Amino acid sequence: MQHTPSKNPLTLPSPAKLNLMLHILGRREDGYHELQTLFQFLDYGDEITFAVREDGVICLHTEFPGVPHEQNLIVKAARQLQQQSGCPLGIDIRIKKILPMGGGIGGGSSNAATTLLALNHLWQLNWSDDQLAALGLQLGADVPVFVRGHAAFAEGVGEILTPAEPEEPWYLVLVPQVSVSTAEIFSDPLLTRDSLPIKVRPVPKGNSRNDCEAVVKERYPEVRNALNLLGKYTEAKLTGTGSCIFGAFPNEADADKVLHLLTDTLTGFVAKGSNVSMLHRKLQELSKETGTRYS
Ligand SMILES: C[C@](O)(CO)[C@H](O)COP(=O)(O)OP(=O)(O)OC[C@H]1O[C@@H](n2ccc(N)nc2=O)[C@H](O)[C@@H]1O
Ligand SMILES: Nc1ncnc2c1ncn2[C@@H]1O[C@H](COP(=O)(O)OP(=O)(O)OP(=O)(O)O)[C@@H](O)[C@H]1O
Repeated sequence: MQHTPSKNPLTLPSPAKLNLMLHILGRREDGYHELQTLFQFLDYGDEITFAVREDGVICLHTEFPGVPHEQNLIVKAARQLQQQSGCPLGIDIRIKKILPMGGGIGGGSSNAATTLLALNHLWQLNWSDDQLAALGLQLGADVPVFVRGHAAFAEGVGEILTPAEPEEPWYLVLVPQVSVSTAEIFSDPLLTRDSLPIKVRPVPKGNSRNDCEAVVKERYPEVRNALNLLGKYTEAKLTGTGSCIFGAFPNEADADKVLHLLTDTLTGFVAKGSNVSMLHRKLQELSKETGTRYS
């Protein structure tokens, strides 16, 4: 349905993800790694507010310590979409940032995907999810799964996605106070790069290891410590290339109890796992309310 661009700001969630397992199968000529990983979203994340500008300027109003605006994935996503679509409109962007950076929970990639979906709507571009996911992949390997918004088994460098339906427990996520560079972990000579591909779907139980864990534990004592502490209560795993550690619990109260036992020494949060991202649930709600297609 056609309508004039909204002058009202649009606020959308930008959720975190977990890698429930991550196997590294090999390294490609371009240095990127072939993976098999299972993505699930958390009902926990940032909130981004967008307001259309008529003058074509893309302006991020929130400062990110250590990240110049031109390198921010939000600005990069907006600029790429503006250039590739030829859209004359601009955007004012503000973000309430709660996701840790370099935590392996995909904050930057999620911010980029939320930006692509918001601008596709506000600028009335009518791009398909396939087009947005392809643009997203140029920004980062994890962007496409956030664009599509469904839990998925991922292959290739993370861009070949098959929707998945893992259980949706509550998670306790511990956030060690270190930022891990994904590139640094993938370039470590000691990284396991020869896992055998899993051919059975859905992935059989017993394949939940993360091949990055050994290298990250070796380099970051804070991560090792968090794994040991959470491991006293439940199976504790690394997400992505870290630094965050997570464990599953049958309900919120049990996860909260362990969080409180650990908060003397560590920070963390409790959130529900979700197979449909809260961004896409919000977009579906808006579509129903307004009769306009949001995604
Ligand atoms: C490890 C994961 O977090 C799993 O979800 C992701 O695959 C990483 O995704 P991302 O943060 O979006 O990563 P990118 O920004 O695309 O890549 C950062 C760096 O990680 C390395 N990298 C990333 C993904 C991949 N499949 N192989 C790699 O070797 C590359 O050196 C790259 O320069
Ligand atoms: N909008 C953004 N939010 C967070 N980080 C950003 C953003 N834009 C650029 N970055 C840069 O990207 C780096 C990685 O950020 P991100 O939060 O995505 O890490 P991550 O959770 O480890 O992600 P992944 O699991 O996808 O590797 C940051 O250290 C920062 O320099």
